[in-house]
Amino acid sequence: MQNSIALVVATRNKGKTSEIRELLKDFPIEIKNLDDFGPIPQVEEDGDTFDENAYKKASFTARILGYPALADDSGLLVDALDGAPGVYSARYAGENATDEERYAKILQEIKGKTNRKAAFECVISIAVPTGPALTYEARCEGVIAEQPSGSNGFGYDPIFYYPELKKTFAELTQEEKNSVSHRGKAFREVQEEFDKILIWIRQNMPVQEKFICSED
Ligand SMILES: O=c1nc[nH]c2c1ncn2[C@H]1C[C@H](O)[C@@H](COP(=O)(O)OP(=O)(O)OP(=O)(O)O)O1
Ligand SMILES: [Mg+2]
Repeated sequence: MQNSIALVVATRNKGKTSEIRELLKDFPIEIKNLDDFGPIPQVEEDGDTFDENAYKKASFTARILGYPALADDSGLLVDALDGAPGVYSARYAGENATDEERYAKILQEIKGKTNRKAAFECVISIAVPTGPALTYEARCEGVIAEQPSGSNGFGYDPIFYYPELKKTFAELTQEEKNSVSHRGKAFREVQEEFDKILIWIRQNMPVQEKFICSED
């Protein structure tokens, strides 16, 4: 391959990885997963916002591996729960809970409430090892279903009902979900800027990488 740089997708979530790989399929440099490397310490996602956590994951990974890295921090915000679980979405029923336990907790907590509006939010951070980063974000509105339905996707998808398509996210194919989801929307902007992002990465990579890249 002519380019020796690659972009590492810095997530340990298999569902996200699959969606992101599809959304990045036309990105003009090699895409690597964390699995392509040896064991890497886990970053603590202790920021107060999706922005902070996305940047922490992307910049930490970039620094440790010496490659540009892309991270996604996302979560579910339920109106009747004052925006919870929000940035705590991944830990909402305890560190080792399953997806089922997490969404069961939400269904339990909003039982009887008339306002079932909710939204998914997603922040994407693309960072280089020296620290600078680009940020993209998006939101997708829906309602919390009365009961879980569907087996596609991951996380809270079985309880996130998307009125426009009259289905939960777990009843959509990955392609359908990507066409409307918070992650899909954020990546639409990334896609529009593929060329710009590539130039930015090249300009911001440490000197020896830049040197290796310019083979002409
Ligand atoms: O499209 C989605 N469909 C369903 N659930 C979703 C979605 N997007 C985020 N979510 C939930 C999953 C997790 O409970 C939390 C994200 O937490 P977040 O820290 O960003 O991801 P994670 O810990 O699963 O993987 P990682 O940090 O390695 O990327 O929100
Ligand atoms: Mg996480």
